[in-house]
Amino acid sequence: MRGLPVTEAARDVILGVEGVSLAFGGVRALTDVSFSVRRGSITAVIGPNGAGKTSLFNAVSGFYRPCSGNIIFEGRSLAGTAPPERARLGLARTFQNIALFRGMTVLDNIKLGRHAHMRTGLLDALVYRGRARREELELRAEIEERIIDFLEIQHIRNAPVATLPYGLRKRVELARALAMRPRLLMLDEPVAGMNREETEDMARFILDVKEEWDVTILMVEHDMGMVMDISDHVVVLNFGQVIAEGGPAAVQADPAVVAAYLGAGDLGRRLSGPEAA
Ligand SMILES: Nc1ncnc2c1ncn2[C@@H]1O[C@H](COP(=O)(O)OP(=O)(O)OP(=O)(O)O)[C@@H](O)[C@H]1O
Repeated sequence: MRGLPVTEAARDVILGVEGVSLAFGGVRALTDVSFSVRRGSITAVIGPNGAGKTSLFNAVSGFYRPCSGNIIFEGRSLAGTAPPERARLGLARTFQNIALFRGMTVLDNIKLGRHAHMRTGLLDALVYRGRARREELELRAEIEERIIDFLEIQHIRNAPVATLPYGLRKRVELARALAMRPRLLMLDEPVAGMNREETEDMARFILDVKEEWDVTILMVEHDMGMVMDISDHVVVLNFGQVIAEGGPAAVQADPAVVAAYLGAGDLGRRLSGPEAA
């Protein structure tokens, strides 16, 4: 394990990505990617299609194993740590394509998120009534009073997920991730496919998660308006490499970033702006 030096700066960093490379056969998805996520920040990873954003998320959450490099969470290396263990350590994520149980209710989906932390597993919970029941009660109070209220989904708590409009399903996914009590929440395209109003609602929830729940956010998102509005720090990937990072204004004005996005449709226009065209 390669620990960070215990300095003020290191304590300020919740996640360190250090020289991470990842390849699929001959395709290099990530090459020597390094950046830090500051505790309490909203950090966005952006980049054109195929830049490596999803690969990076999968490496951090443990679904892909990097060929080299290190991922440090709360000062400890995550090498050899499987995704469920990462979740228990405080790393939760949502997925680009919603990964909820469509036939189950909103509440049951959220309860499954909480199972990452319960001493009794899902099967045990069915057998060991006593301990499971106490945990269930604590769980219910917490979920009902905090997460559901916070995300304004009281009215749909007993609705099967399949009956919900897309924007609400994304919100339920956020609720389930929050139920894991993460310290770092990774959001994979949280507003993809949303209309303007849904996007604004989600942006507000993400800001509130950071501020009221004291959760650090790392997100991949293509909606540049939303990224630039709410991010504290932006990391730009292109062809698997970090080509720029910094505050939203600095990154938007970076010629390497504008060049990477040229020809990338709406994204390119948002970043380069009409005057730059
Ligand atoms: N499972 C895989 N097998 C082979 N190649 C892959 C796999 N996953 C990703 N790649 C390749 O790795 C590179 C990075 O892809 P990745 O999906 O991480 O990019 P991305 O930035 O998330 O793209 P998008 O914005 O389109 O979601 C691409 O060249 C892609 O084709």
